[in-house]
Amino acid sequence: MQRLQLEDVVKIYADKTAVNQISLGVDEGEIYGLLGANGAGKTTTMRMVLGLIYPDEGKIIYNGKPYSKELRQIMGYLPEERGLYPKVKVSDQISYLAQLRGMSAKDADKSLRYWLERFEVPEYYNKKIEELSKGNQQKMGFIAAVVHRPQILILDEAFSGLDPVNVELLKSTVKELRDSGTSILFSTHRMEHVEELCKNITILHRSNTVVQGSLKEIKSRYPREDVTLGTSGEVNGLEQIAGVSKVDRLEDGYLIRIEAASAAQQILQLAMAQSTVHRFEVKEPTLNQIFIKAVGESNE
Ligand SMILES: Nc1ncnc2c1ncn2[C@@H]1O[C@H](COP(=O)(O)OP(=O)(O)OP(=O)(O)O)[C@@H](O)[C@H]1O
Repeated sequence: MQRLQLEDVVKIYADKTAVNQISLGVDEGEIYGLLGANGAGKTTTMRMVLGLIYPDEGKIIYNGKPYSKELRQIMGYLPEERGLYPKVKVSDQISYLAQLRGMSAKDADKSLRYWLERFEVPEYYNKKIEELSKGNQQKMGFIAAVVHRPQILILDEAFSGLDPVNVELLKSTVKELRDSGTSILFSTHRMEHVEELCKNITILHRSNTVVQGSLKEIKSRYPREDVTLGTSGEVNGLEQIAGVSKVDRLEDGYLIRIEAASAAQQILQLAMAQSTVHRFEVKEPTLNQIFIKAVGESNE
């Protein structure tokens, strides 16, 4: 049984279909990537999972059961637009939110102190949100989402606005939560984060699912189009090989775009005949390339 399942979920605003028949499932201890261009329907999907808005069609199932108010206690949410009160102290605010989700005052305080230590900012306990920098406010938002140890965690652009050190800190925290069994629905525009964290993904475009599956399987569906060739000297005639569409000279070799898989072997043979080859790789497509292709193709 999956921890979270969406079955043909639809949301319509007046005459606008914001989400059109999305289906997906998230296991215990899994980070699921929900991707899409601006306005694709990610936030609407997340808000439906949280029970903040209701689907017009389809089903959302949590541990095998439909939505009920008690689920608020097992869900955590870091919204894209954040949402902590600027004038309220970190301790008052996060402890209150944790108690709303079923924790005792004592456990809420203990958990908050743990997370502030974990993020190396115990001194923020008595600070008001408005006194913190934007990135640090975001860390407090993250703590507010996880303070009650939710089973299902919804992260909308969790790493935006953070410096590289804090991105690493939050990323390692997200991995730890996954490893301790949390199911995470994760939305971002940063494809390298998805490559690092997510096993399965859905790419939405204009409310519809355009790509779905495991990252590994999706990558195998798309052709390998980039060849990197490291050589000790010049290689002539690469452009003339059938199936080669672009050749870029690099410091120590070439980056070659191919349209036919057969071109790769011919590139290697030509290079070996003219020079010493110290690197040859037919690269699998990046998620960035797949995203641009999928969204571009469905635009057409
Ligand atoms: N309350 C609303 N009333 C009317 N339309 C809405 C409402 N909320 C969202 N929409 C529309 O639904 C579509 C999906 O919006 P949504 O916020 O889910 O996109 P998103 O994928 O999260 O985008 P972004 O990456 O920009 O955050 C958009 O066309 C948006 O204009």
